[in-house]
Order: sequence, then C-alpha cells, then structure tokens
Amino acid sequence: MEFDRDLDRGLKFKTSKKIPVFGSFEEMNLKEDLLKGIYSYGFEAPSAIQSRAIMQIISGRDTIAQAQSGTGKTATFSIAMLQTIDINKKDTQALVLSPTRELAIQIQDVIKSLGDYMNVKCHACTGGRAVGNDMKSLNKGQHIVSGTPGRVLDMINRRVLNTRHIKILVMDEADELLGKGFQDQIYEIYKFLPPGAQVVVVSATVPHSVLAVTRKFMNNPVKILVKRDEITLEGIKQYYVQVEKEDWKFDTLCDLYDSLTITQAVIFCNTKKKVNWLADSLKNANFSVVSMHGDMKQEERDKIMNEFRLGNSRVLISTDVWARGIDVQQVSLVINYDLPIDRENYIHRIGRSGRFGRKGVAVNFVTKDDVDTLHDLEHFYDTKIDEMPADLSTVV
Ligand SMILES: Nc1ncnc2c1ncn2[C@@H]1O[C@H](COP(=O)(O)OP(=O)(O)OP(=O)(O)O)[C@@H](O)[C@H]1O
Repeated sequence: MEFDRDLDRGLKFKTSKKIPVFGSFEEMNLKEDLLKGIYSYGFEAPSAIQSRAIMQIISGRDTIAQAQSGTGKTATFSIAMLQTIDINKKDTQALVLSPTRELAIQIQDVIKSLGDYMNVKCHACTGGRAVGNDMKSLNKGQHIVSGTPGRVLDMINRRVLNTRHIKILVMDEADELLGKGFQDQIYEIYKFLPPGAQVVVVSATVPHSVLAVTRKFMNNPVKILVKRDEITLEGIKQYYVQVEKEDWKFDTLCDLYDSLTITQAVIFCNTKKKVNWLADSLKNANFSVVSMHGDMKQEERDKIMNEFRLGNSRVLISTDVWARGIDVQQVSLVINYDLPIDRENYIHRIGRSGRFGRKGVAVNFVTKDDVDTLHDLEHFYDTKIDEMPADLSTVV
C-alpha cells in the first residue's frame, strides 16, 4: 500500500516522491573537514536513510525522517547540522532535543567526533548536572546544543542559551518528545526560535497521531517514512517464553543467564521498583548484573553507562529510560521481562540489539495475561514472534 490513512482525521501521509539517493558521502559535496571527520569516524558509505535524508535537511526543508532502529539516524542529522552551521560564528545555530540525558550526551559525542576536524563546539545541556557548568559552557559559545527539554528550556529562560541564531531544530525520538510528557516544553522551546527556523523530526516510529501534530509546526515537510510492516529488522530474531505466572519469570531468567553474558544484554522492566527488585534478587542469587533508572543520581547513571559501554558489565536491567536511541554495538540480546506498555517502545527496546546490520535476539516473557498483547504486536508490525528454542545460546 502506498500510503496509510489516519482514520480519525482523514489525513493521508506518504513518503515524498522523487527523493534523490546519494550513494556516497563525496557526492553530497560536504565541507572537506566534515568529510574527513566522517571517514575518520569509520563510515565508508551512507546508510539508506543517510543517502536520502542528509541532503534534504541540508537543502533547508523541514524533514520527517523515519528509519529502522540502528540504521544511522544520528549521523544523518549530525552531518546535516555540521554542514549547515557557520563555524566562524560563535552563536548557537543548531539545537537537538532528545528525551533522555544519556541520549543527549551520546548525540553530543557523535557530533563532536564527526565535527572533530571542523573544531565544532557542541554542548550537552541535560538535567541532573550542575547548572553552573551549563552556564559556563554556553557563555563560551557553542555551535550546537544537544539537550533534554527541561534543562534546555531552563537555559533559554535564564537567557544563557540564546536562540536568536538557531537555524535548525532537530527532535530525535520525536514521537516521544511530542507525547504527553514533553509536549508543553517542546512548544515552549519552539516559541523561542526565530520564525522560519527549520524543523527536523526523527524516529524509528512515527505514529499517525504524531504526523498529525507535526502539521502545527512544520512547513510542507519532506517525508521519508517506513511502512508499518517494514519497521522490524530481519536481523533481530524475536522470541517469546510462555510462563504460567509472573513468579516464574525469575527462574526462567536465571536459566538464561549464561546466554545473556555471551555478549551483552539489556533486560527491560516496566517500573523502577521492579528494576530494583530484579537487580537485588539476581545479585542475591550470585548473578552479576547492573541496573539503571530515572530515580538514580546522575553520577550513578553516568557510572553505570560508562561501565556498560566499556563492556565491564554485561547484563543491564533498566526501564524505558534505556529504550530509545542508546547505541552499544555489543548488545545482542534484549529481554522484555515485562512487555512494554506501548507498541512503539517494543520496537525501540528490541532495537537496542542488532545495531547497524548486526544480528540481535529479543526474548519476551509472556504470562497468560500478555498473550493478546503479544499477538497484537505481531499483527501490528506484521512480524513473527516464535517460541524460544530450548537452547538460547544457539541463536545469540
Ligand atoms: N554510514 C555508516 N557506516 C557505518 N556505521 C554507521 C553508519 N551510520 C551509522 N553507523 C553506526 O550505526 C550505529 C547505529 O546508529 P544510530 O545510533 O545513529 O542509529 P539510529 O538510527 O539513531 O537508531 P535508534 O532508532 O535506535 O535511535 C552507530 O554505532 C553508528 O556509529
């Protein structure tokens, strides 16, 4: 089917026609020092979304860029922003918003690496860190700011982050940012931007409700969309384990522990309380695990994150704070100890594995009460979730 239809509103959304595809980074006519940064970072050729969306963003058009998890959306908007800014001006010219602090920092790292030869200044403006440091960094002048909505808005209100020269606003994980939790802050920030600032919306999942909302603040956007039945990645095998009742999940997980540590694994629970409980229970049973959620102090979150990125810890238990965007290439297994509350986060959670063409495995723990939800996911994404093989280590 060419397009989908939003039945409630009668709106139609489809991928824009005739979007040129650039087969190499050279063809994009990028600044020389940016091109050098891209190659030094290890990229050889653009991914599908990069070969389509980078030049659309550079052309100045509002853009909605959807692509499967782990296919290089971060570099898509980072390269476009780096090309767009005038490095000789100290003003903040580009702003990226994302829903979690860890993601905002990860994006800052990517921008700094790609823009290394340009001497780009990019600041991560995130909650949980000293406001004084933000002020100091921003006062020095930052070409690009990557932040979470609350702290960014705070810096704007304090007149520390000057929005007057911002040419481009990127919303990563846009469907999350435009959902209930962040919507008001996003609109507040948007109001501070100069009229005509370019808006770029990015996510692996762009539900119709969000596409409808984009009409309010985007001007004739070019759309690169993925059909619902193409969102799941072939490289990520999906399984379920049927457990009679909730209590059985724990023993099932313990049985799987050896498979979890073959590379690295992330286990998702739906609440912070359950993350704490599960981490404690596993530690008491002598399994080595770490955990992270939004009620922890930022220093603790940073420490856990660093250790996990380094591979010093192999099994991480978390909430949906870890569901979106975080890129740790060694993660090959995701376990949904609880099925996620919404369909979108299912895609994001399992997408923590199988990064950039790597193989991944997702295992869903399913009680009797969850059977319908699982079938709904299969149906919605037109995908197959098989029963887990007896020996998981053969597929990880
Ligand atoms: N052109 C490329 N060549 C090689 N590796 C790449 C290329 N583009 C991106 N990557 C790598 O692919 C991985 C995934 O990229 P990225 O985190 O941008 O994915 P994403 O599309 O934003 O995923 P998500 O939906 O989970 O946020 C990263 O480790 C990145 O360095």
